[in-house]
Amino acid sequence: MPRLVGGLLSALGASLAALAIPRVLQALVEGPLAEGAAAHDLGALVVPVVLVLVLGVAEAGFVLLRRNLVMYPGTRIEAEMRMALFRHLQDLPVAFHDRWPGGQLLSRIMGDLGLLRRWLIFGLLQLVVSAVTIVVGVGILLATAGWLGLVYLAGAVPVTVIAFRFSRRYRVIARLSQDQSGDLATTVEESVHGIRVLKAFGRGRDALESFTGQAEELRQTEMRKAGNQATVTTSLQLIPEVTLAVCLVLGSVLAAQGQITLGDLVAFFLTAAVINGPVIDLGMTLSMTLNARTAVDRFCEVMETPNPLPDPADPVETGPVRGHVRLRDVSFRYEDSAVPVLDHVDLDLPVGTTTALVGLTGSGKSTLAMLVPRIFDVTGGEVLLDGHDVRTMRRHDVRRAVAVAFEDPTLFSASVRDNVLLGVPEDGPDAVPAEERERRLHEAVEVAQAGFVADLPQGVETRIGEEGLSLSGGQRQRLALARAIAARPAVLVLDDPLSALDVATEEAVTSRLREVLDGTTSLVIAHRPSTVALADRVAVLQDGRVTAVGTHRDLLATDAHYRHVISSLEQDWEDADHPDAVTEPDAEPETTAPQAQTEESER
Ligand SMILES: Nc1ncnc2c1ncn2[C@@H]1O[C@H](COP(=O)(O)OP(=O)(O)OP(=O)(O)O)[C@@H](O)[C@H]1O
Repeated sequence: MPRLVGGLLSALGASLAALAIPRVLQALVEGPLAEGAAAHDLGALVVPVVLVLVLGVAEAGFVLLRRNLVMYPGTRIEAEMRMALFRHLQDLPVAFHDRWPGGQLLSRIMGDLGLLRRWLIFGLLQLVVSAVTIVVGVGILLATAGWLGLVYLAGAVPVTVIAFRFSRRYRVIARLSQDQSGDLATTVEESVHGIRVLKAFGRGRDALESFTGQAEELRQTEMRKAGNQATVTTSLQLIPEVTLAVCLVLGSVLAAQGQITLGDLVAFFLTAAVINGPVIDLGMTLSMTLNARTAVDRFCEVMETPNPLPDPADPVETGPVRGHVRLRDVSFRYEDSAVPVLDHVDLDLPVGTTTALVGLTGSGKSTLAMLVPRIFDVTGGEVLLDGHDVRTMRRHDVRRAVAVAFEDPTLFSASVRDNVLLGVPEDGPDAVPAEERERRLHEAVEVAQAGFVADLPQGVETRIGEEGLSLSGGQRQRLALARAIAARPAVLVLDDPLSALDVATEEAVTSRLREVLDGTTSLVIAHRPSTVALADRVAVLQDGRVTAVGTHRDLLATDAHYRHVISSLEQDWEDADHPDAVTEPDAEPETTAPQAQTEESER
């Protein structure tokens, strides 16, 4: 802030120095120049000439100082706003990101904040300097030659009207242009993200055409922007120059009549020339200001979006979480949907058990799974973790206790190590020592059967490309699973994270998981019979409710809907040409009974 104020003062200093020069010249014309010329006394010119030189150097010095002073706060404000926006985006729930296109957020965080920085560094000071130069300058004009000053001032009327109209029009176009930039960024992001699909379906040309259409729209808007700016700049250039010409005629007449001295006339025109600069630049200054204002509006739209999943004011301190999950009378409806996906669901996941969640496609399995780590909040009932409603706990505590691996794994463009250890803090109050991190990394890779990382060029240090696209689907899934394992959660939610693995690897992963995650409560969404057969117990989701919970064998014997779901899973699996599918799911899982496990882990 002091630097910004310093910058403003330097800018004012520069404009006052510029305005002082005509006054010295006036004194020069009226004094030493007139008298000295007569007396051939060149020595009398020294003081005013040196003064003009000093003022000129001071003006340049102030301009330089202004630039240096505002550069730091300008870039700092931009960086801080960018960080605040990113922090807020991280904090906002998934529902927000489902609604907002990525490109719109990208254009806000990059393009808009860049516009704001440029305004802070140039536009803001330009605005202040222009205002001060114009007000002080016009005051000097009025004091120097009253009537002439008023004539010059009359030019302010059309200037104000033009500037006002321009602002109204330009504001709309600036908003349109910034929104269109966001849409364009979204298209680029989607096309790059979906490049494989576009290529596979030969839709590259269509994507290009759609992109070209949008780019053309943006170009048209930019043309309109530039056109408006050119019109206003021309008008703003014309008005003060016409006014100056009128003043020149009037001033010459007044000087001829002896109503005004030559020195006054020189000072008047030199001052008017100083004022003309900011008036002519007004169009550019205004457009820069309006672009920045639109950028701030777009920034605030995101920043002012409240987080509907806030941390409680007085969160419960749970201590180490054991992992008993209970859904009590849970209902859930998506914001933009009329019907609830989950309708009075009751489900108990005792500590240390593995429960497979089974249901027809679209029955709400993934939705239910996302309620446990509070990715969404229930719209009715409650999700309890060790008896505490998750809404009464800090989100950070819930998510430290519950790890999730999704079917569609998201990896980051970082090393295998960083991806796997994402949920293992390196610093902060929960920091895990380096040795332990290393141990977890190797264990997680081994359990997830991700031994392929050893064959990567730099092993676990290999940087995997953007979103891990340099890996196969099954390799990505195994790394995402390793990540969930390395976090050592009390509750592990697996949203069909092994779907891309062959049955043998899935079995190997699952049996190692059991050993390593002894005592961990697992909820596994199952899309194939082999996954179901590996769980302790199965919960059946039907019409938004959990209609049955039991062992695979019991449910096969007693529950008609379960038999229907299992046979459709088998059918899908066979249709997908998986010859090694488990078609006879009658093997009893090689696990202890859920009750026994619960007792074991609770002791
Ligand atoms: N973000 C969302 N906004 C609105 N509706 C959604 C959203 N996500 C899912 N749904 C709807 O909720 C219902 C349940 O979806 P969900 O993904 O939970 O089902 P699922 O049982 O996991 O399905 P599948 O087995 O096919 O993965 C579906 O009708 C789906 O259209």
